[in-house]
Amino acid sequence: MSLLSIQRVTKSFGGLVAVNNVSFDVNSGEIIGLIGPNGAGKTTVFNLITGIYTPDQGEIIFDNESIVGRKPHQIVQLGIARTFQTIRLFPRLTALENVLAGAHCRMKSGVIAALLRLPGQKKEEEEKLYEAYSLLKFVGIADYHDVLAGNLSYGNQRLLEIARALATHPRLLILDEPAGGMNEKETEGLIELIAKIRDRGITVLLIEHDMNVVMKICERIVVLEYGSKIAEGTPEEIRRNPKVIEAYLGTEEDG
Ligand SMILES: Nc1ncnc2c1ncn2[C@@H]1O[C@H](COP(=O)(O)OP(=O)(O)OP(=O)(O)O)[C@@H](O)[C@H]1O
Repeated sequence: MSLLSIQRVTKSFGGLVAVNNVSFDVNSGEIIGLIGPNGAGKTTVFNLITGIYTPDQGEIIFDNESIVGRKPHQIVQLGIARTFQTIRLFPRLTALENVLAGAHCRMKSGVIAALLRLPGQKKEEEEKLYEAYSLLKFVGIADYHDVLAGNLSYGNQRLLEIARALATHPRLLILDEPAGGMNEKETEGLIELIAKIRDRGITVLLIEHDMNVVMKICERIVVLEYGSKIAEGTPEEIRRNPKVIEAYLGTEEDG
């Protein structure tokens, strides 16, 4: 069943068509990869899904509803959370506080209740604290709950970003290069974590340059080149696809 449907989406910046008439579906419960050489349009697709950009043309359907024109915070509330290619944590807040910041959008009590410290508010805060700690444990960094985010290792900052995104209770989690800057051992741990996230019933869409990660974890892969979709299929199909091989070899020769 399609959870997210990208339908003939186009986005240009000036004369540059960053995403050109791209369509693909993300099915409920799957782990799907979006790959392609540098500048292919992958991050722009993520920014279109998460409401940072609005498509010039096309439709984006989440859970049978159009999300085009919604603000990023509304899209989070609908159940789409993301991490960023360049880490965006609050470096002067602790790991736990960063996760609580993610949970905030789900809190029922309003600002007035918070100021007055009403009983309902206190209970909700305690529950959120417990949940935030559980999420740190889930991603494997509970021992660092009171360490400032800016002092965590790069790999642990990436895990913290995932915990913060999970705190918004997403149905779809979008990961932009989660293995970026991770060593081999951390990357292995990340692969296991992504599988565990899916086992919680959360659908995962990821951009990743590390082909080892993509091929190991994704059930399906969509390939972009110069803004257009050039292939879609299982890891095995993608590995053997002549267009994909050419796109990547071309980049290596250029680079
Ligand atoms: N805000 C913007 N203004 C102008 N051009 C942009 C903007 N965002 C992206 N682009 C351009 O759109 C194209 C696609 O960029 P995008 O970041 O989506 O590619 P990508 O596949 O994510 O690349 P990478 O793998 O290097 O992150 C690039 O040529 C980029 O320079």
